[in-house]
Formats: sequence, C-alpha cells, structure tokens
Amino acid sequence: MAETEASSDSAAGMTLDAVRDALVRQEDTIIFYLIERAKFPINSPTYDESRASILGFGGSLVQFIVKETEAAQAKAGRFQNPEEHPFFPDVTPPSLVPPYDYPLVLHRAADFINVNDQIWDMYFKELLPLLTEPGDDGNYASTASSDLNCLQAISRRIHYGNFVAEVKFRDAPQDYEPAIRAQDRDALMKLLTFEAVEEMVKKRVEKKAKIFSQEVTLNSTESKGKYKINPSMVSRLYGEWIMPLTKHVEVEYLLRRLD
Ligand SMILES: C=C(O[C@@H]1C=C(C(=O)O)C=C[C@H]1O)C(=O)O
Repeated sequence: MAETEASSDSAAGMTLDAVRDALVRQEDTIIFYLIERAKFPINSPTYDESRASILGFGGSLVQFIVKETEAAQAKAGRFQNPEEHPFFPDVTPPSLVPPYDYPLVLHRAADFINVNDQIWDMYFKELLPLLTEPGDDGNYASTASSDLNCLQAISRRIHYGNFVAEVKFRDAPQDYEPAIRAQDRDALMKLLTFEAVEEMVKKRVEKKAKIFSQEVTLNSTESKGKYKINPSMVSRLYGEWIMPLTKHVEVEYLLRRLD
C-alpha cells in the first residue's frame, strides 16, 4: 500500500478491512435477535393501530414501545453515536448526558441520511411474516421489545454504509470524485459494489444462522436439520434487503461527500 493511503487510513483509525470486520460481528447480533423474535408467534395485535388504546397515544403497541424506548435512550445519549439513528427522529429528545468524544470519521453528509422508514416497512411487511409462525400467545410487550432489538441492529448495520463509503472514498478519491461531481448514482453503485464479497456474506450468514439456531443437546452434535429460524431466510434478508439498503446509504453518502 502506498505511504499516503496508509497514513490517511490510520488518521481515522479505519480501514476497509476493519469496517468489514465490524459488519461481520454485527451479523451475529442480528441473527441472535432474529432467533429471539422467532420465539414468539407473529402476535399481530402488537401491530394493530386501532386495537392499542394506550392512554394519550394514537399508534400501535410496537410504535409505543419504539418511541418511548428511543426517547429514554436518546436522553441517555444513544443517538450521539454516529452509528445510531432513531426511527422517530421528529420526536427524539436531546441527550441529557455529557457528550462522549466520538472520533470524527464521517463527512457531514451522513447527517442527512436516515433510511429507517424503509427499514421499518421492510421489517414489518416482508421479514416478520417469513420469520415468525402464525399465532397469538399474548406476549405483546415482549414481542414489541424484541422487534425493537431487531430493528436497531439492522438499522445500525445498514447505516454503517456511511463508514464503508467513507473508507472507500479515502482509498480511491480519484475514482469516486468524477462520479460524485456528475451526481451519477449508477457509476457510484458500480464503483462501490463487490459482488464476490456479497456472495460470501450471504453464505456466511446462512451458515451462522444454522450454527446459532441449532438445537444443542448433550447427547448429540447433530442438529437433525431443525433450526429455530430458517437459514436461507437469513441469506435472503441480506441479499434482498440489508445489502441493497447498505449500498443505498453508501451512494447517498457519496453523492454529498464533496459538499
Ligand atoms: C459493505 C460493502 O459494500 C458493498 C455492500 C456489501 C454489504 O452490504 O455487505 C458488500 C459488498 C459491497 O458490494 C463492502 O464492500 O464491504
């Protein structure tokens, strides 16, 4: 690696390898939370806006849990971290705790990016029906908390696209700058896409889902093909939604990177 590249990388303490390692670790978090959510059936009353008559609140139970939890977490400083993005930014209260000095890695382009509306729709419309069994066991509050865990883990992963884009830009500004100046989304998408990496990610998450969600007994190491979540569903989640949305974040970030 050229001297200048190395020093600009280490200035921010970030390399593409380090960023990819963080994404690999986040896979574990996402898969464990999915396994936890799959413990409950779909529990559709959790999502029924007309059914939830919570005093002074007009939405569904899951909206209630997400808004209230996010509000408490916001006051405790969660969204000071550039990796975190609220689902209800319009009503997010300010932090009440002393600020932590997060390393300044990202361009202010990142401040304008929040794709949580798309993540919300994907999660409830596409993913939940694939993840859960039909049925109702009454555990609506725990179900909603479990949804929030999944949503936040997926959101963190997708918005990590900002960091991915930043290190890719720093590694090769000469490649990215013409496409940014031309505001050429397709060219940017081509530059930042690594199909071989995506194939590896899909295979790895399927394997992790198998290992993490197998039945573990003392008598046998065989899972007998019974898993708590469907491993190919996890691969599909990454291939159809998580990676495309991560790349969408990358493109949005890069479009503003020279502002
Ligand atoms: C995240 C990256 O950028 C793109 C998105 C990927 C992903 O979301 O996992 C994987 C490969 C790239 O096409 C990367 O290069 O690692």
